[in-house]
Amino acid sequence: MEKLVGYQPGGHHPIHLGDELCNGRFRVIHKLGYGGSSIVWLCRDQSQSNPTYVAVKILVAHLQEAECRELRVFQDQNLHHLSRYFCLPKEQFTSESPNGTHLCLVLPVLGPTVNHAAWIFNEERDPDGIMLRQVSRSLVEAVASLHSYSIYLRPANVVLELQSLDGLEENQVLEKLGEPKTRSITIREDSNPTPDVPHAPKYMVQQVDFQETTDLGLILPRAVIIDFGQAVKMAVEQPPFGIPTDYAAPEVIWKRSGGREVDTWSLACTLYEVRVGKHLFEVPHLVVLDEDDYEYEISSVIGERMKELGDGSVNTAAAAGQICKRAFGDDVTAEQGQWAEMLAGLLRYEPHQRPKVQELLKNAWFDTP
Ligand SMILES: Nc1ncnc2c1ncn2[C@@H]1O[C@H](COP(=O)(O)OP(=O)(O)OP(=O)(O)O)[C@@H](O)[C@H]1O
Repeated sequence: MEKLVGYQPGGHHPIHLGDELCNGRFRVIHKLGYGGSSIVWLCRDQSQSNPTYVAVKILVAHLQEAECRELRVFQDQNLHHLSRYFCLPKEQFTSESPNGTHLCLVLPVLGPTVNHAAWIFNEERDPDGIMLRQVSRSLVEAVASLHSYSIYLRPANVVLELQSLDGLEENQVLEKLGEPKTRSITIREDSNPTPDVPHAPKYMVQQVDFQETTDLGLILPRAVIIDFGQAVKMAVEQPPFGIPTDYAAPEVIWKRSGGREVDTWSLACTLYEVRVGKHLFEVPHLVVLDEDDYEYEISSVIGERMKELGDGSVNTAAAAGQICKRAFGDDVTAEQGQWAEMLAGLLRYEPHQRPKVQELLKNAWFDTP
């Protein structure tokens, strides 16, 4: 659950199940997730006579429209024809709470984060790995299409598509997703602000746990990128380097710089996560990052930078072997080796040695039956 401390002036909007937003149009029925700057709620759109559901992302009050990157990048670009790959706001409105005025984005309802793909499309459901390959391909296509519009993305936050819930009665939706579980919060009598002006809700709601869904068929093998926190238009904006360390390319950590090749590195990390359900790199990171820890972690997979070959590359066969070991242990199939080699080809110290994302779609692994 989100941290309670986030409920204070400028912070999260206190919300309870059954609350109505946007002049009664949206009624909250479950929670879908939360991030550092928002909470995402599953809502019924009461303006439609047929049961219709949307995700409403309610931003913290201190974030104003001008700072909302997903709105800026995509309004400028008019890229709505790419919505199959990206979670784009359909509408927006504002909502008042004791914590301020909150920008709310109305989004399509999506499924679990991509690190769940490996157990959802497990060997029993997907013996030939076709669905995992479909998820991976859609992720590569998404990044490639953004690059063709000169937008950097840093793919770190990706979810799986969900079959539409529209048409289902609310009880059927909750049967499939699980009833919301809540945890009550006690506001002390002597609290400041007083309990009469609560900055926190009376209870917090646990987000949908897709591991408990009764209908795995709801979750589709297609990746949708939801995190535009790092999306920037090339040549117009300086790239922000708030990318999570586990997905950050060496030039981001060591030089605080980087171009589109930074996405290629992040993409390799996310493709690993799709298949294995875990981060490829797990760099210890408490308050401040120790660059030695970063170097140790990446070199334990892709080899030391000092051991680069004459042309500046590293030994990708050895790197592929290490990726396989992390992912599957010692017993590895030819197909797994091919997949690891593809990833190793993306994880190069030198940005110019990473292939273009568009080229990656030609990799034979995507065609493996
Ligand atoms: N359209 C959606 N449908 C279903 N779940 C969603 C949707 N959008 C976001 N989520 C869920 O909510 C979580 C938080 O969303 P998101 O990452 O967009 O929030 P954020 O506040 O912008 O994150 P941060 O600022 O920490 O990067 C996601 O990890 C995902 O689980």
